[in-house]
Amino acid sequence: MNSIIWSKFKLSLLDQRLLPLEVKYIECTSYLQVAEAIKNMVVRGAPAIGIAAAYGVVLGAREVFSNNATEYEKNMQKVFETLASTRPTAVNLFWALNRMKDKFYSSLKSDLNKVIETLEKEANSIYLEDLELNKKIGEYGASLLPNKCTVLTHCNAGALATAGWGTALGVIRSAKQMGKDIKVFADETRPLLQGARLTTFELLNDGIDVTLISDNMAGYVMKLGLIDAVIVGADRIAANGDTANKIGTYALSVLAKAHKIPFYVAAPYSTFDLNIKNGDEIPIEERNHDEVRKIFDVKIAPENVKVFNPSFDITPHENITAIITDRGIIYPPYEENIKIMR
Ligand SMILES: CSC[C@H]1O[C@H](OP(=O)(O)O)[C@H](O)[C@@H]1O
Repeated sequence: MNSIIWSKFKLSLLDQRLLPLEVKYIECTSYLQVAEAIKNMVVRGAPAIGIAAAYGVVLGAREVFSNNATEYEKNMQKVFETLASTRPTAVNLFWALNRMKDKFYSSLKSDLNKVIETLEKEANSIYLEDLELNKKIGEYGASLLPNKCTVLTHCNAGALATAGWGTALGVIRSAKQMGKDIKVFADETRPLLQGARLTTFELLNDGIDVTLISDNMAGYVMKLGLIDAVIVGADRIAANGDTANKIGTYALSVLAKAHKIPFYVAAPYSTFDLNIKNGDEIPIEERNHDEVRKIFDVKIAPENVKVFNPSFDITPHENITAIITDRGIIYPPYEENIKIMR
C-alpha cells in the first residue's frame, strides 16, 4: 500500500491517522495542502516526510510560477520556508528540500520554462532512490539476524514511513525473504500508536508473525528472554551516532543494554546529519497536548490536565550496537566509522 502517489500535479497521501480502521487518500494540489498534511501527520516517517515535501515543491513551483526570474525566486522562497516549517526533527525533510532548492536555482539559470519539469524529475528520483536505499538497508540488516530470531521494534519504520519496503521493517522483510524464521514484537508506541496501528497492519498484510505489546511491557518481554534483537528507525543521526527517534526509543535502548540484547538503528544516508556533533543539537518536536489526553478523539484524561508531549527522544550512541545503512553496517567508534555516510 503506497503512502504517497504522484500523478501529474496531484499528490495523493494515504491518511495514516485513520489506519488501520479506514483506508483513505487525501489529494493535494497545492504546496500548502502538503505542508498541512505533513504537520498533521497524514503522512509521517522521516523519509516519507522528505518525499512528500519534495512533491510539495513541485506543486508550489507551478502555483507561484512567474516569467520574471527574480519574482519567481522570491515566490519560491515562501514555498521552501512553508514546507521547512512543518516538523523540525526528521532531517530527511531538510535534505529533500535542499536537493529541490539546488535543482530550482540551477534550472532557473538555464531555462525558466523547464523549472517545473526539472523539479518533478528530482522529486521522482528522491522517491525511487528511497525505495532502493531501503532494499539495501534490508539486505545488510538481514545478514545480521540469525536464521531464527525474534525482533522487537518501536513506532513504524516500514513501507508507510518511506517510499516502500521500510527501514527497520525493511530489515525484517528482507530477512523473511531470505527464508529466515523471523517473529516480531511491536510496541504500540504511545501517544499516536504507530506501532499498534501501522506496524502490525503492515506485517499482518505481509504474513509476518507479529505480537502487539504496550510500551510498558517491553522490559518484561526482554526479561522473559523472548527478544533476540531490537531494531528501530531514525529521524536524525548525529556525527557521533546519537540518534533521534520516536519517543520511547531511548528507554528501549536502556532496557536492551540492561538485558544484553543487540540494539540496531536502521536508516538511509538521508537521515544522517553530519553537520551536528551529537544528539544535543537535534531539535525535538513537541506536539499538541491532546495527542496524549485523547485516543482517536476519545478523552482518556481530564481535559485540563497539564501535558508534556515530546514526539522524539535521543538514544545515545553508547546504547547502539550498530547502525544499519544503505552503505553497510556501521559499528562503534561511530565518529570514525560514520564517515562512510559523507
Ligand atoms: C523510517 S523513519 C520512521 C520514523 O519516523 C517516525 O516518527 P513519526 O511517526 O512521528 O513521523 C518514528 O520516529 C520512526 O522511527
